[in-house]
Formats: sequence, C-alpha cells, structure tokens
Amino acid sequence: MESKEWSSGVWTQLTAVRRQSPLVQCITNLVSMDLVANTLLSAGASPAMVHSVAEVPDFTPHIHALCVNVGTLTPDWLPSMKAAAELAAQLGKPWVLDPAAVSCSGFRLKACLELVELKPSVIKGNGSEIIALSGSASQCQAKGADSSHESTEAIEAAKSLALSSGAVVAVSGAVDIVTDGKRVIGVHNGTKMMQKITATGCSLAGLVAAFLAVDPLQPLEATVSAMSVFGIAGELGEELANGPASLRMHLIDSLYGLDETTVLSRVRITRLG
Ligand SMILES: Nc1ncnc2c1ncn2[C@@H]1O[C@H](COP(=O)(O)OP(=O)(O)OP(=O)(O)O)[C@@H](O)[C@H]1O
Ligand SMILES: Cc1ncsc1CCO
Ligand SMILES: [Mg+2]
Repeated sequence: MESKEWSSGVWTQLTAVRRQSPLVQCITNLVSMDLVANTLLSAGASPAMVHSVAEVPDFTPHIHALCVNVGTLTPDWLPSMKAAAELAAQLGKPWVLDPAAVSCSGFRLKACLELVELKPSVIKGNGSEIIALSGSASQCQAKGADSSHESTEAIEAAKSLALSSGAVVAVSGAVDIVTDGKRVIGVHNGTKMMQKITATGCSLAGLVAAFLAVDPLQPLEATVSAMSVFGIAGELGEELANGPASLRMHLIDSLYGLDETTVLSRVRITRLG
C-alpha cells in the first residue's frame, strides 16, 4: 500500500478528529504542555492537562484518550500517570506512552518499564528512546531529550518492543516509523527544522492519542495518520517561517487550516517491511 491508498484514510481520520473533538487527558512534561495543548486544539481535539492523582477517578472515565509523557518526571508524578493509565486501559480507552528522555536515569527507565506493563495502545519515542526502552542499548547511556540515533536505526528495537508489549510502536525522526511488530510503515512527511522546536515529539504523541480516540480499533493506521498530518503541517509551516520560533506558530496555523486537497497531495507513506 502506497501514499495514494493511505491518503484518503488520513483525511477521513483528521475529519473525524475535527468532528468528534475527542477529550484527550495529557499528563505531559512541563516543557511541552503549551505546545501539546495548542497542537490538539488546532487539530480539532480537546486537550485537558489534568495531572493530579486525586482527580483521576472523577476525570479519567470521561476522556476519549490519554497521553502520558515522562519528560520531566519526578516521584510525585508517577502515581497519577499509573493510576490514569491503569484506569484508561481498564475502561478500554486508548492511551499513548511517550518515554521522553528515558535513558537519562535508572529511575526513569524503571518508571517507563512499569508504564509499559499497563498496556499502552501506542508507545511513541525518538530513535534513542525506543532503543533504550526495548533493552537494545548495550548499556544505560545518559541521554537527554534529543535523539542520537536515526529513526531507521531503531526499526528492529521497535518491532521487538511492539511484540513484547502488545503496543504499536512509533519512532519519530526524519522518517517516522510505525510498527505493530509485523508491518513496518514509514511516514516521510515533516521537516528537519521541527527538531529545533522543543516538544514537537511530545505534541505528536498527543496528536496520536486524539487520532486513536476516533479510530481505536486501528491503532497502527491512526498513528500513521497523526504522524503524516503533523509532518505536513510542519512542511507547510516551514514555507512561511524564518526559523524555529516562527515555524512553531506556522505549524499550528497550518495544522488548523489543512484542507482535503493539501492532505491528499502531500501524504507520503510507504511500507518498509
Ligand atoms: N530530520 C528530519 N526530517 C524531517 N522531519 C523531521 C526530522 N526530524 C524530526 N522531524 C519531524 O519532527 C517530528 C518530531 O520528531 P522528533 O524526533 O524531533 O521528536 P522528539 O525527539 O521526540 O522531540 P521532543 O522530545 O522535543 O518532543 C517528527 O515526527 C517529524 O515529523
Ligand atoms: C527539553 C526537555 N527536557 C525534558 S522533556 C523536554 C522536552 C522535549 O522532550
Ligand atoms: Mg520526545
């Protein structure tokens, strides 16, 4: 299946997000909150940055999807992430794990491995994060939030993590990789300058949650669509931008304004395996 066959599905899912406006609970890092929320709003979804463990029993039953991101994890935050993830999974609501900067400490790696046990629908990381989380790194390396691997270097790690966890695994980068352990899909949208805006990957994880909310039975397709849409918004944004700060603004505007003709002509998705 090539871009042409994927593109109508991408448009259908974006339209469903706009129509249904799914409520997406985000327990995300402090750096990313603003961009994640604005990305979700411009895509048509409804973000809610509800973090407290005290609020999970009341709030989480009403959401349509959850996004958990450990980018600025402290021991105080972990119980609410676990409680929300556990409840979401119990209620059959899709949830996304972003293991941001997972290899920067043993504490964070252990927390992420415990979260993986709570059955995320999708795990979305960059190349280094997926390699570390899958246990493929030869040793625990102190890495920050940026990837030191190409996404394509993480294909085997992503497949193995997908098979061991039951989640769809997405690796962001120059080519976004999405796999359920059997199929491997490459999304070739996006632009290099997106790496120069912090939290684009976190925002993508939030967007994946919104797409899962409207098509929970097709997590691989929903993830591929979200990645393509976000990448296209970045490409259009870059045409209007002077640098990362204005790209941030134009990316949001472009996502908001995406129309059918643009989506159908810009989607670049291929099967890699
Ligand atoms: N070299 C590149 N060429 C084209 N697009 C890219 C490139 N690098 C990143 N992107 C785009 O940026 C998006 C975010 O990917 P990235 O790998 O930078 O996330 P991340 O490292 O998790 O970011 P963060 O941790 O800051 O949130 C990708 O899905 C892709 O669309
Ligand atoms: C810069 C940074 N540090 C921890 S999380 C984060 C945002 C990108 O993941
Ligand atoms: Mg990231």
